[in-house]
Amino acid sequence: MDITHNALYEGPGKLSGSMHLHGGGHYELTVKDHFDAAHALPGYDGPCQYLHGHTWEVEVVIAGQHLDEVGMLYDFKDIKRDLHQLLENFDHRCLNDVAPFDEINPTAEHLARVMFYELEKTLPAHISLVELSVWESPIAKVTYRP
Ligand SMILES: Nc1nc2c(c(=O)[nH]1)N=C([C@H](O)[C@H](O)COP(=O)(O)OP(=O)(O)OP(=O)(O)O)CN2
Repeated sequence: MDITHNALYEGPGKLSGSMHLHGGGHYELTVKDHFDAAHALPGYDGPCQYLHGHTWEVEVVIAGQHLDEVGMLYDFKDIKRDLHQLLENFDHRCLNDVAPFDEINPTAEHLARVMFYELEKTLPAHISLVELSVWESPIAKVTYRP
């Protein structure tokens, strides 16, 4: 990028303009956590119908437009805490025993959607939850986005 062609550039050390304060865009923050849990997928034609375990990685993207007086959209510390508290409900459990997965199969898809709406409840009104991804293994993930 050639910043000398940027309308904001007024010479060395002289970047200026309201875009530096507002910009008009939005910010996305991403955090990740994990939990260990077993599950079985009744009805699945393969070994996953039997009880087995995964280290599940969960990645969330939140977004918003307005920064606080410190210059943050939302403190990483807060979204990490909220995600961690959510995942504690599932950690070292058999997912098939944890509601609502006692009634629906604990596939990565169902997990991603259920977790999305649970996490969304913890966010303030000016922050939106964009997507939540569940990695069942380092090479397989599902992303839920409303
Ligand atoms: N779309 C989905 N596909 C599968 C899900 C799922 O939740 N959503 N789940 C499974 C099973 O949980 C299975 O444990 C994972 O299967 P797989 O990806 O095949 O993982 P493996 O480690 O057993 O695979 P390798 O063959 O060792 O690579 C299946 N599919």
